[in-house]
Amino acid sequence: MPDLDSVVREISEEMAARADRGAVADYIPELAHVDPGRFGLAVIDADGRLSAGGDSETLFSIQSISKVFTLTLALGMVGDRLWKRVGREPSGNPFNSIVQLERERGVPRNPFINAGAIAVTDVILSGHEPREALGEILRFMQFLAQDQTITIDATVAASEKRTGFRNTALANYMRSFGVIENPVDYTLGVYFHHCAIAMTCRQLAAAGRFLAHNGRNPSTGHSVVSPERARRINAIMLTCGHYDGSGEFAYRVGLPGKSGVGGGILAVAPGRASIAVWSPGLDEAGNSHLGRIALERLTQRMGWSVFGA
Ligand SMILES: NC(=O)CC[C@H](N)C(=O)O
Repeated sequence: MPDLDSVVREISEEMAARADRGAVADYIPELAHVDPGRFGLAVIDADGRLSAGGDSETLFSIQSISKVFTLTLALGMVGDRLWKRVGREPSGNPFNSIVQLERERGVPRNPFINAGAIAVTDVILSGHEPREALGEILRFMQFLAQDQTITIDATVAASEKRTGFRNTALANYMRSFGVIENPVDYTLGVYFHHCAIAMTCRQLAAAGRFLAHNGRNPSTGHSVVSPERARRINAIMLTCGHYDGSGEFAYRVGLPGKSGVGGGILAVAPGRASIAVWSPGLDEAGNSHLGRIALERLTQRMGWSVFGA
């Protein structure tokens, strides 16, 4: 088996030098300032060893990657009742699409498109003040990454709130069907803020370790979810984690993964490693362009695709 440190170093060098970098998301004005030349990669293996390259210690906006963690929290709160409020099928549509909601009576296709994640956030919010719900989500991230320094970038959250017209439309539309139960402003406030959590590749790879090891962090011994639940979250990441680019991601990378418009991707190699990559330039589906290519190289060289060598 090739040496992981060398593979990570070589990939990071190749990615830093590439000219094709995709386009930085600009519908959230604050994200438009991020330098598209950045690239970071962090891999934490089953023994807790870190292999990292490039800008793996730079904070970036995790955006939709937070949806993996809000899904985990919501399942912990209401269990399988969650599936009355959100489906688990790929949508085949862009992440911010509204088209299916009318036909499907306001129930979003899956927890990783915006509508689905807003519905999941609404479940977490029920019975709490927005501030408490947000604190719960942030503390969960800090606990998973074993790092109290993780915070929310309030400027990014405010920037998205100012321009979040589509998300506001999605939330109001779902509210009209009773799929959203709390005041739309509250639910969206919590949603925009959890999307604005800032993390490094190293912190994110650490937070994802439970998904790679049957629901348990093998270093701390903390059991986060049952093995079945970890397997199912991974299944949804594989089928829905990259929106209408999910098929292509499975074809090329072959791992459960979740992307965010900040340019990050969290990927899970079951039994082997938790991986976080960041490159801010996106492809047409809104997924990190070089992030995907880097993961494709990594899984090919390490033989880590869940579909075989
Ligand atoms: N794909 C994403 O990362 C989208 C998240 C972003 N906060 C939004 O709601 O538009």
